[in-house]
Amino acid sequence: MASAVEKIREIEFEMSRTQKNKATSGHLGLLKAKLAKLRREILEPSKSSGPAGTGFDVHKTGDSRVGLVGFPSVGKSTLLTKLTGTHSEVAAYEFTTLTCVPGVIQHRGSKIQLLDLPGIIEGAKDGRGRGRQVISTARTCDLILMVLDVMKPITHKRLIEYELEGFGIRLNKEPPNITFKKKEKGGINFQTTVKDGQLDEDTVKKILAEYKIHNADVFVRADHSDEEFIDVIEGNRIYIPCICVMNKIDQISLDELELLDQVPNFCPISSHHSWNLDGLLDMIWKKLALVRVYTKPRGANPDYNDPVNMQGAKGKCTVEDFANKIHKSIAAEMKYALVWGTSAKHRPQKVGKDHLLEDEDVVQLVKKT
Ligand SMILES: Nc1nc2c(ncn2[C@@H]2O[C@H](COP(=O)(O)OP(=O)(O)OP(=O)(O)O)[C@@H](O)[C@H]2O)c(=O)[nH]1
Ligand SMILES: [K+]
Ligand SMILES: [Mg+2]
Repeated sequence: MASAVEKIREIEFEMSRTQKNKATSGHLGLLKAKLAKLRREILEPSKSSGPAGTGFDVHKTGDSRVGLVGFPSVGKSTLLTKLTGTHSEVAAYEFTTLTCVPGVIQHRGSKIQLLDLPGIIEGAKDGRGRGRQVISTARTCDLILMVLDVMKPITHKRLIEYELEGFGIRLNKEPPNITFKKKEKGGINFQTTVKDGQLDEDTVKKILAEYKIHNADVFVRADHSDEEFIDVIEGNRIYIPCICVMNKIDQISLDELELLDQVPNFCPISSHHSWNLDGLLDMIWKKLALVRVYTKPRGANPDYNDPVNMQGAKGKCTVEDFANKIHKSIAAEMKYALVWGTSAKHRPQKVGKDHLLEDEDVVQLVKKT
């Protein structure tokens, strides 16, 4: 019997021969659903191949975790050493780094854990090299730095994305605005707010049939693709921000550099010469959207040296998140909070636990008596 990898190749071949139009969109959707199921089969642990999908055994420390992902010898270890001072072996040959090496970036009162990882190769997600371990670790990161060598073809960016996508990672994307609910009966109820969008009732039904789902509510609120719908059904997708770090710019011309600098989410640097590392740190900071909150005890000044750092969902942190970060029991004991800073309308503003905090707010929690 053909292995999952062989079946994937066959389906990919069939897709490449199928013209993309309204008449084939249902069939293409079904093929993509088959692909997603096969990929899951590969990733799920099986007795013969040992546990799949486990990353390197490195503890999470600090306020957030950033991972260095890229092909071999693009300069990941050089960058780790420059940004954190932690030594990681650098050499001109490929696969110098064979394990995960953690370092810490101290920036604006926050501790950011940076992970150096072995280089990945094409086919990594299907188990080549240390690929699966690397990508499983990437799944645990709050931000991915995709390191690329500017002298290599830019198509490498797409190749890496493809490897990460195969492991359920979605870069610089929001979760699809689709509600999907399985039911006991009543058939498929398809609704959409989009006129002439990519997803029509026929495609949705074909995809669901491939999953043997015959009763469900599907509500599509934006122009999403069949692949995004499959992501919602599969459910285990992870949405991670990403910066494309274009390394070794000491080898290109100024004109080329100016072009690179204009691409969104690109950050040109030279690890070896420490060029634009401050620019990279700024981008890391923005992408992580960390929220630092200073605690103010009653009748005393806030402690500006020791902020509570929060990595909310896309920088969204509530007073409740803040209380929980100090101690599990505090949120329940809280009556209200006083907030100073950009999120407050008055100085201070009296707020409840759902109030959204912003970076550098000062908070005093007032307990129930
Ligand atoms: N010209 C140039 N060379 C660089 C730069 N950064 C790193 N290198 C060189 O690129 C080679 C590979 O660097 P490493 O840091 O070992 O790369 P890596 O991505 O960690 O490699 P693996 O661990 O093997 O995957 C070394 O010879 C470095 O000196 C740079 O900014 N410019
Ligand atoms: K190397
Ligand atoms: Mg290395």
